[in-house]
Amino acid sequence: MSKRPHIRFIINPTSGPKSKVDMAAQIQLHLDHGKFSHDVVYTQRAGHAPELASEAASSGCAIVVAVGGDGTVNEVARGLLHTDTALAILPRGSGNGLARHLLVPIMPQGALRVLNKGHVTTIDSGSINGHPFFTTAGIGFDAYISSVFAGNKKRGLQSYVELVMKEVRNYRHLPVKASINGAVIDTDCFVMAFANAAQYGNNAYIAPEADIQDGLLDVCLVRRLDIIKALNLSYSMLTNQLAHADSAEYFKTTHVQVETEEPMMFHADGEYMGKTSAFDVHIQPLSLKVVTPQISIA
Ligand SMILES: Nc1ncnc2c1ncn2[C@@H]1O[C@H](COP(=O)(O)OP(=O)(O)OP(=O)(O)O)[C@@H](O)[C@H]1O
Repeated sequence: MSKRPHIRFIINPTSGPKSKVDMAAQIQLHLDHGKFSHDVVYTQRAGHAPELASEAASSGCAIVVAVGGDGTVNEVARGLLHTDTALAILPRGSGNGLARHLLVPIMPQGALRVLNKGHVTTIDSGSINGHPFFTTAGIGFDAYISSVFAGNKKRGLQSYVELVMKEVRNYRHLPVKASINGAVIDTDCFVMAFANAAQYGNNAYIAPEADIQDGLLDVCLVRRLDIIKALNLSYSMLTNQLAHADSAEYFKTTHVQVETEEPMMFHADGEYMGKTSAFDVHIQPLSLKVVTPQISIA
């Protein structure tokens, strides 16, 4: 490896819209080659990116760039947790939740400008039943949507919104017992979201007050949903405000345990993880180095 800090780009060729942007060409054009050496690798399958990222970290690579959506970001970040190698993002997904929270530009040229400056900070991550997440995890409706969306041939924001509108009328809350901050809450649960970052992606804010460096998870509990609450919640999410207390409750904590009467679906960073009836959700404070613009990212 040369004396210049090395950057590995991990490109998921299946991510995002089928646009004509050639990411390898963008990297060649806009990366500061005087400052960094680099290599570009492509994922061959789901689950390949953590191996490529952790191999880069072991060989002393300074920065690994996830070129993809939040699924790819999750996989690359998993391979870099608790190492000195920083994650950077070249967003290619439809939601780009972590990139948006970190104020990384969505267009390749802007994201590469941030990378060239190389400003590194450290953020928290979360884990749900041992699966790391960096943006949000959740049980209930959002996990159900991630399970249906995973099998959807159509991607993108419009298909996602159509899916949510169609399914929200059919999905029913389920009883859960949650332990948060020493209190046990027996409640119905339409959705319980665990937020490290403030948004799901696409500027849909599930936890407007989430601070990615405070060592805390922001929990958003929606007990039941009717049309009025759904409208209030959607409006709040799109305007980055807390929902009315009748629609959603918010908690800040380091650890949540949830038991459910029947198995419930869960997701990590929008990827469907399966169904189970016991959940253990933790924050891992300041566990991942990331490249960000040199501005406050709280
Ligand atoms: N070469 C590959 N072939 C098939 N799947 C892959 C490959 N590389 C990565 N994956 C899987 O693709 C999944 C989805 O990737 P990602 O989230 O980046 O794109 P996306 O689904 O298009 O974006 P968004 O979630 O924002 O819509 C990842 O979780 C990863 O497991």
